[in-house]
Amino acid sequence: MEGIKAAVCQLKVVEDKSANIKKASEMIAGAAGNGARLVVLPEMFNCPYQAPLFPLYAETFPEGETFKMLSAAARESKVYLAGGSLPERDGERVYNTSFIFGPDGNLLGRHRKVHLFDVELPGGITVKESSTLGAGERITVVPTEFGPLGVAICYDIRFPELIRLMALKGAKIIVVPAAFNMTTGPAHWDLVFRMRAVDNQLFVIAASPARDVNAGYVAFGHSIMVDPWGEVLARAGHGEEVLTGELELARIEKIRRELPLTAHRRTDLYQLRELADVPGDQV
Ligand SMILES: O=C(O)CCC(=O)C(=O)O
Repeated sequence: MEGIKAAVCQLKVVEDKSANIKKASEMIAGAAGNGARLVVLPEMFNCPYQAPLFPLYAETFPEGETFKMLSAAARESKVYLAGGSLPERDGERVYNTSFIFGPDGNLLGRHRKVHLFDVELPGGITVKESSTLGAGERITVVPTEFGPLGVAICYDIRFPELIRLMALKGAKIIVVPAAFNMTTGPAHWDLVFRMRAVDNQLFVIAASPARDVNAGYVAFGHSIMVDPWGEVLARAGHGEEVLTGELELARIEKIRRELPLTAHRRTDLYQLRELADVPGDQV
């Protein structure tokens, strides 16, 4: 397996949905122009991160303008595109969903955020995603030419079992559209993404929106790419930027050979298993 160039489009999300879509499209083209073959967008990149707004910005697949842009951008730029996340309407329900497209513009899979972020944090940050969102029911790993790609959304990364199950399904790279805040970002952002990479000996790419101190929810920024040894390959600042990094995929096998964590698990003492699939939220 060769190395691949990956990019994160750390865009500043504004209230104007069309402006967000346009900006994302421009940044994807710019990333591809720089040689990226995998491009990742942030959580809720077309909608300010505020639970009451999600139903107002929600789109139904495949008619929505955001899906159309994502598919066209992947096709025109010939990239694998982890299209961040956006509010997706399915009947009465709205989900925080990531759509993943291949270089031909076809949908490879979608991940509906499994762990909803309902918290009251120090610093006065209160979020209740479940007030407007439903939870996904699936573990998402999609095929790509450089190996299986796991998809988690933000708070999902805090649940090591989910990421381990993706690794056991063969994931080589985990992409995480995310939007930590100014309380949990400084405390945990680098730590959790590095730790999931170390636990599972794979690459982790986390994509944040740029920080906007005037927004109702202030995103931390600092999109990050981590290698299977836990080293930070690339880390953005907090402003708008395209972050790029080279993923040397051969490092996965080398590190797993030298430090065989999977083989050393005591599955006679403990076991992790995926429960039966609940139909409904895959492609
Ligand atoms: O886990 C965190 O600290 C932040 C999670 C979050 O903002 C989200 O899930 O949208």
